[in-house]
Amino acid sequence: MAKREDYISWDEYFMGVAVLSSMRSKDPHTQVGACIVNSEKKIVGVGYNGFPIGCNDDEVPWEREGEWLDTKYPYVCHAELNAILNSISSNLKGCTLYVGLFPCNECAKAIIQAGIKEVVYLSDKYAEADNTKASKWMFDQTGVSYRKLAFTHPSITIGF
Ligand SMILES: Nc1nc(=O)n([C@H]2C[C@H](O)[C@@H](COP(=O)(O)O)O2)cc1CO
Ligand SMILES: [Zn+2]
Repeated sequence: MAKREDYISWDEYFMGVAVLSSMRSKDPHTQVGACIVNSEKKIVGVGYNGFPIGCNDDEVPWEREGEWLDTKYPYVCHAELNAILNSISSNLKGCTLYVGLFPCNECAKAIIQAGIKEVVYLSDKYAEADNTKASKWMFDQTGVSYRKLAFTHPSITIGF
């Protein structure tokens, strides 16, 4: 019997883990997941966007607009940073980060300093934002490559 042919690719698998992680996010507007993979194709960290451990996510604001302190932005920890901080390895040199949304400038700094060498993303919906432009400038300067996910399976269904 021949082997199955419609199995998902490594890229689809790791992005699938990132997307599944995003389903843990409480953010009502944008859910982001991230998955860090080492050169042996082993997952070494996952994360999603949420408030820091100990902050009650029933009390914190999920607003996008208004006084800065009354919005989610000062408090929310991005998926990429959580994946780095949650990592089972302190050495992320040469790793690839899969993420649903192109990293912001703050996460880009953490990605670079951690030694991550490649970013694979799904959406670049904030491409025109200055913080995304700053990320790309830093990635270009430091040799971190980035590419949009190429896939042959447009959806993966998980059933229980
Ligand atoms: N790369 C990213 N990773 C993330 O985890 N986020 C998070 C921060 C917020 O919780 C949410 C963006 O909220 P909004 O501005 O689309 O309502 O996604 C945002 C970006 C975009 O730079
Ligand atoms: Zn970020």
